[in-house]
Amino acid sequence: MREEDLEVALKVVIVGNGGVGKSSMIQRYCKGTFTRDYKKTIGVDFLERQIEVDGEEVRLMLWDTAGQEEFDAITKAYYRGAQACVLAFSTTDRDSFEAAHSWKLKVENECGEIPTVIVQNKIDLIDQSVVNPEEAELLARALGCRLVRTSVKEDLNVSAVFRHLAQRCLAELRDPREEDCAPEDYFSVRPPAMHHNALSISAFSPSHASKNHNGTIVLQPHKHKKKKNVLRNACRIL
Ligand SMILES: Nc1nc2c(ncn2[C@@H]2O[C@H](COP(=O)(O)OP(=O)(O)OP(=O)(O)O)[C@@H](O)[C@H]2O)c(=O)[nH]1
Repeated sequence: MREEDLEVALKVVIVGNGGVGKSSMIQRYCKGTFTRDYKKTIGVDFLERQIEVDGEEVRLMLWDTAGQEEFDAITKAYYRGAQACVLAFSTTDRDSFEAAHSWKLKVENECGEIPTVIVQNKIDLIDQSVVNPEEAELLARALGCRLVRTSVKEDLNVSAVFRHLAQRCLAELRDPREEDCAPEDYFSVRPPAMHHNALSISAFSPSHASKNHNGTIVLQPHKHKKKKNVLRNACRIL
């Protein structure tokens, strides 16, 4: 297989307290469905979706992790090798908002700093909100992440979360020094660190290849080619 035939696959972990809407979010994004039933996730679950970002095919592998602490030992093993993270809390659950810091640390311990979006879900229940808008913005600023307010129920902003992460990761692959400086991005975002010892191959032509200090092979994009699937760094879970 030639390098120009490769395609990007990104592993994304979804974390946050139980009941904030993590499973609902990936069901909505990957299957277009929503249910009012609450079935707590036992351990981890997995769904995927392919999207096109800036002319590149990107396969998003979404790992839904259990929010309950009793599953921490299991779920953290699945964080390994993740290249991006969705950290969710609920508009109607104060504890989930206050736990955001510790979720960020748990992921950081396994993955280093990876592109992360803070999601305030259930924004359709804003009249029952227990988190004021300034607090949420301060949290995102403190964690160095973008804040996106979503309603999985109403299908509001869900796609934007994953598209933003895919764009961040692609930008990193093209230029590892590149920071997220989109004009609409209000919050500063620190450059992500790749998983230690992980060799990542991006979906680009071999004409301008370079190897960065993380061992990542970074190649320039090659347009107009049909690409085949390659899992970037995604099957390294133990
Ligand atoms: N009103 C409203 N309810 C939502 C929304 N998203 C999810 N829910 C509901 O919230 C409940 C919990 O959703 P889940 O997706 O199971 O939550 P989870 O974070 O995966 O929970 P764990 O598996 O325990 O970690 C379900 O009853 C959903 O229907 C939303 O945007 N608005």
